[in-house]
Amino acid sequence: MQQKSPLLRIWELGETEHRGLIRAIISALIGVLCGIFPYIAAAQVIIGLVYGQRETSYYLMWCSIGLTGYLVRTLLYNLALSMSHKAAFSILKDIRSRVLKKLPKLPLGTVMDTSSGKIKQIIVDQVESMETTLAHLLPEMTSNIAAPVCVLIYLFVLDWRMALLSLVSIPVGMIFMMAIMKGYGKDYEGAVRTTQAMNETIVEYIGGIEVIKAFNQGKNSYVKFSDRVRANAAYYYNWMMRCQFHMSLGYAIAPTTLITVLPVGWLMYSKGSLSIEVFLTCVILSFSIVGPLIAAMSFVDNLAKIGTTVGSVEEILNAEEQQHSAVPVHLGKPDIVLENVSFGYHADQEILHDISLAIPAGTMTALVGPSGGGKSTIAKLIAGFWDVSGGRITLGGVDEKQIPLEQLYDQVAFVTQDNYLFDDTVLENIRMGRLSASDTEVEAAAKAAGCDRFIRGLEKGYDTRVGGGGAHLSGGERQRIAIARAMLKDAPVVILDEATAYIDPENEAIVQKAVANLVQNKTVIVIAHRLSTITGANQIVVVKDGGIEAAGTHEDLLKTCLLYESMWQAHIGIKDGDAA
Ligand SMILES: Nc1ncnc2c1ncn2[C@@H]1O[C@H](COP(=O)(O)OP(=O)(O)OP(=O)(O)O)[C@@H](O)[C@H]1O
Repeated sequence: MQQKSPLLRIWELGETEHRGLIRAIISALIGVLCGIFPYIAAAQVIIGLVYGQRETSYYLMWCSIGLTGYLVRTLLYNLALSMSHKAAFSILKDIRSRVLKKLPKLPLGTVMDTSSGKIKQIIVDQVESMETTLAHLLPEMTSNIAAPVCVLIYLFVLDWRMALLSLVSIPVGMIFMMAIMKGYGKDYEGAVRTTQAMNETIVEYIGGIEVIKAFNQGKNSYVKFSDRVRANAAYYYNWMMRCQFHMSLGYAIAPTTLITVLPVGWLMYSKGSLSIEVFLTCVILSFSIVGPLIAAMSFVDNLAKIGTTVGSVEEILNAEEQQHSAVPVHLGKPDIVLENVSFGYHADQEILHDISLAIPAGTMTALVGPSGGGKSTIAKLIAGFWDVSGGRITLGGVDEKQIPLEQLYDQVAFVTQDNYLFDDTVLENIRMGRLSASDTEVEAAAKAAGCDRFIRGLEKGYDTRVGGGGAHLSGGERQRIAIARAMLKDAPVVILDEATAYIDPENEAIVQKAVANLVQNKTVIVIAHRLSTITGANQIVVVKDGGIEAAGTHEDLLKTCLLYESMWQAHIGIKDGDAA
């Protein structure tokens, strides 16, 4: 299929503001046409002087026409710019919100595989660069091309030889300018890549500042960042140097219409084949061709950039979403069944192989097994973060793919060891569990999660800001806030992935009580390495190498599963070791 032109693609992206943009283009077009009048007026004044015209009214009339043309052109030009800017900013807002709305609909893997530096560059920088294209390129470039075309038609009407003469220098200049365009798309892609690489390093540098300090890697990490900054600067410098030669020649040659129009026109006039009126009018009008054309040329690089910019945005907007029905469904009691489920994060590497498992509603199932076996992957598939590659998962008797993602997310509360907290107050971070919850409900959830006391001890209590990622709180405090958030959500299915990892012994009893409150009457899936916490589970599933090794109660597995038995012995050993 033939790729649509970038200009058409950006036009389609801005569908909400087509009217505004069309009005801006029309206004700019009329403005540029009015801009021709001062040139015609100047020609008429000079002709009047040549012919010894003595009527003041003649000069007044042409001066007024020229001035009015100039004023109307300025007015319309500014009007067009204000309309196109308004439309452009509205389109940028629209594109950004479409990209942000799209991200949660993508499989988590697609988002995680794209660095946050790259996503930021697309949403912030690349989308911002569309502003120039939308606000300036569309109205200004179209009108700056239309105006010289109109002048040329007029020149052809006056004298076709003079019209051709006024064109000679333009194609020569254009050839040099067009040479810049050769490979421009690739060059710009390279520029975007080096900028993204630089962004990625700075985001990584800031995100990993703790590790950098802890392992004294400040110098090394800084070197990586400064290398990329240098590479970025060098790339742009070399690119601009390559363009400079052609650009200078193009700008120098294109406006030299007089080199041909003046001597050859004079020759024709002296030989009597050209009248003085036409000669003078052509000389003056030839000035009005190059200005707009050069202005239009200044947008040529924008035109080349759009392909890459629109491509990056479309890559996100067109990325394959999780395939879920859009129509809410009726769900039965929250039984979860995995039927011959297989899954891989990447097409070429299967992680889970043909897993079948039933998790009855209202029971607790623990997933245990060696690291990397696939426990978290099973939990995330149940929560709907990814779609299975083969087989199916049902919740409440319905295939999860038939459940709209928003409805599915409502059914599951997922508490992991690194629950993200937003740079907002404690109150709002807990309220994320249910946005409609009142302050009293938030506080009740915090009490049930055993974190009310420590929150009240914070400088501003519930109104304390937690910092980016919850940086102002301890790991245990973040964990308890995450439990409170899950409590407020009150979803029928609760998944705890190493949920008690950060809790210190002192608070363990409080948190265990909180977890017990959270999971009451729910379908619970727990991933825990500390086997003593899950001995009472209705079902323990031993996951190894992407398959299920065994399933049963603690007592059953001790008798029937060697792997579980050895894990249990190792766990008891550690506990005894701890005690000693
Ligand atoms: N986002 C991802 N992209 C690619 N591979 C992944 C991703 N997440 C996990 N894996 C791989 O999938 C396999 C199973 O990982 P998973 O986290 O499910 O294991 P786990 O049993 O929960 O391990 P642990 O107990 O150490 O948390 C591992 O080989 C892991 O490297």
